[in-house]
Amino acid sequence: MTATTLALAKVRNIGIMAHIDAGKTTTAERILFFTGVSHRIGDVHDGDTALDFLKQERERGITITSAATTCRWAGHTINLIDTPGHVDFTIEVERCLRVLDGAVAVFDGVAGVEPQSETVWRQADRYGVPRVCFVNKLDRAGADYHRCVDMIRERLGAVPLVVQLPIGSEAGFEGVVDLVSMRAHVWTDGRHSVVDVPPGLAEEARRWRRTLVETVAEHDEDSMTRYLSSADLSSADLSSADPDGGQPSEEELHAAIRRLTVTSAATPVLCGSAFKNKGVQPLLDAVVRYLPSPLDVQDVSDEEPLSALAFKVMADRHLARFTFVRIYSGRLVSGAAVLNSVKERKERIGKIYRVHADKRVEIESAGAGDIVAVMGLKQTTTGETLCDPAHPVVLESMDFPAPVIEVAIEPRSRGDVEKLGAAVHRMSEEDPSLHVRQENGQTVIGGMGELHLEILVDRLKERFHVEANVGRPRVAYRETVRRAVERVDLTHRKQTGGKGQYAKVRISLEPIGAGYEFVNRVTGGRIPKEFIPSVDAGCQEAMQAGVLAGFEMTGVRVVLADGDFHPVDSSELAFKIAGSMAFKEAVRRASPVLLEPVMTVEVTTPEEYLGAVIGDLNGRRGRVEGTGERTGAWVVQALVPLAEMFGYVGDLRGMTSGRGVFTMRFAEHAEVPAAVAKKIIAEG
Ligand SMILES: Nc1nc2c(ncn2[C@@H]2O[C@H](COP(=O)(O)OP(=O)(O)OP(=O)(O)O)[C@@H](O)[C@H]2O)c(=O)[nH]1
Repeated sequence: MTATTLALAKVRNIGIMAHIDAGKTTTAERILFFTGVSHRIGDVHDGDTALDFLKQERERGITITSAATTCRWAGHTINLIDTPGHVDFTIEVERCLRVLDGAVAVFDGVAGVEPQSETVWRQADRYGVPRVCFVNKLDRAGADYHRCVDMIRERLGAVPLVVQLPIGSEAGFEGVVDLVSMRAHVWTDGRHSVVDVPPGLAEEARRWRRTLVETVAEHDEDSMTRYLSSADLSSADLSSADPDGGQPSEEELHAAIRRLTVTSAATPVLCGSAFKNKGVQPLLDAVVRYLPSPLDVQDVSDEEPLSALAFKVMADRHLARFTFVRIYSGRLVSGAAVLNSVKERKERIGKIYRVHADKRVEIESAGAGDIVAVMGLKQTTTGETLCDPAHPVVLESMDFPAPVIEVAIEPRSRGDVEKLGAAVHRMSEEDPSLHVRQENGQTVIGGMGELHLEILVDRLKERFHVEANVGRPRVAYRETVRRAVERVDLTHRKQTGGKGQYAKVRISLEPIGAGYEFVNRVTGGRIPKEFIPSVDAGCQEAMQAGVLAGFEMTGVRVVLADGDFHPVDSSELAFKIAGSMAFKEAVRRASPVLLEPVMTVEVTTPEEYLGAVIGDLNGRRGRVEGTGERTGAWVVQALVPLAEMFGYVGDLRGMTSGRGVFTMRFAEHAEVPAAVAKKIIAEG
């Protein structure tokens, strides 16, 4: 091992994922507190947390900004990446999951595995992120550790490794038994001590340790050959670990649990009460012991050329711009020139910081596997790669799904118009799933869901002080054309004393899959070169609000074939107007249609409600793509127009006596049936 790999073996890049209110913020805060970074314990109720610092996040009590915070535990460096909890922020969650090596999944010990915990869990499955589970809130009335473990097995289809048992319950919850060391951790008056297992729990603890060793042996080949062949596990007394007698030592058991965790073959389950400061230190031990280091995830070397992924751009309170990056290879050095290989632009690395909860520490450079904040990057946005200019590389970029819902914003004053422009520019850099367009003088912003939009609008008002009237959120329909049209001639002429306006264009238009293309076929200077981009700009402007109901257009190729100009009266503006008018006229003749976002909906329901669920989806213009059984429940997959999904949460609950859950994500744009389109256009 080189010095670098040795150091990297002691790095943990982790996130905390949880259902809203399970205690993610409290747990993160306690982690920062116990690692000595955060010097006092703020309570979420006071709105005084180390990680939630944006005002409206505090008000909502939910965490939506991901920041990386560095702390140290047991000789290891832990980079804690704050992940958002709400489904609407799926994109932010996925962005974080990409740069994590492991995660702590926090569950509410009373509520257990909630539908949304399942969503996030599946995302982590998709990105292959190893996890340890923390069953929180065991101090609360109704908390049930073992029920939660069962739900982790049954609902999430995971293999739980119960490595701790709670001591006491509800108000009498005192601490945990560590089943690997067979020692008890108790907290009295805020003091942590490690003591013998209470006699009343000894038998139960022995039983659970046996189960732990069995489960490990079942899934870990190394252990299976060692322990199963030589020991009768059902009768062995495993508390007296004896490596020669076929029983795993503490170290061997840790190593086996680590192997299973790192490969996601199993998931250690721990418990505690973050709020009451119980169980946090052993959780940190588990993070260090079981979760992977960057080395477990990929080969890394400082000697290779630089490659790094920007995964978050954010402004601090003084609006200084920070870009959070994960370095995949090479070294990131302050002052160095790097290439943004996605934009193909050079950038200069300014200061590099390690960010702690309460302070920033400037560092000269950072190596592969590390996560740091960089100042000075002007153009790099989320998802883009920074690399050595001599060795261009694009790390797999993230997909940003289309916005499915949008809202019109009308600034109150001229000053607000300018502020709005600057604010949405800034916000879309920080959040690429925010989409902006102009429709008849209004700014329309689109996002991933209602709550996402609500928070964007709040930010406009509170962070950027934009005064504006905000419309009702609506489905983000699109418009496109179905036929090609040739030779649409348009002359724009205006004579109002003085210099007039004159521009003539001939365009044709054809449907393409998606997006917009502009082709210039003008020859012989029939339109002077400098005016051609103006025609393009006019068409693009017209694309932003279609002729049917003002929705954004997609899937159009424009060919500028011919035109005419006047030596005095022609101008960029005249050609822009002509381009825009010709485009609209051409679209009217090209069989315009409305497109709607169609979602992939996955419903999980007990079998007895399966028929009702499918019938209902059909009634929502849905198309059932498949059904199957998964860990004791039925899963229905369907494609359903978003417009038909409003209120589905409540309807599904009613249909399934509260037992059905669903997830939804954007799948495609599809043509709206004529009868439905008619209504939308009439209302639009
Ligand atoms: N009794 C008890 N309450 C807890 C515990 N952990 C968190 N809470 C409370 O549960 C509520 C939610 O906790 P948070 O830490 O804000 O939960 P979160 O998961 O970060 O929630 P979001 O930020 O909304 O995603 C707060 O009122 C906490 O004080 C615990 O161990 N025991």
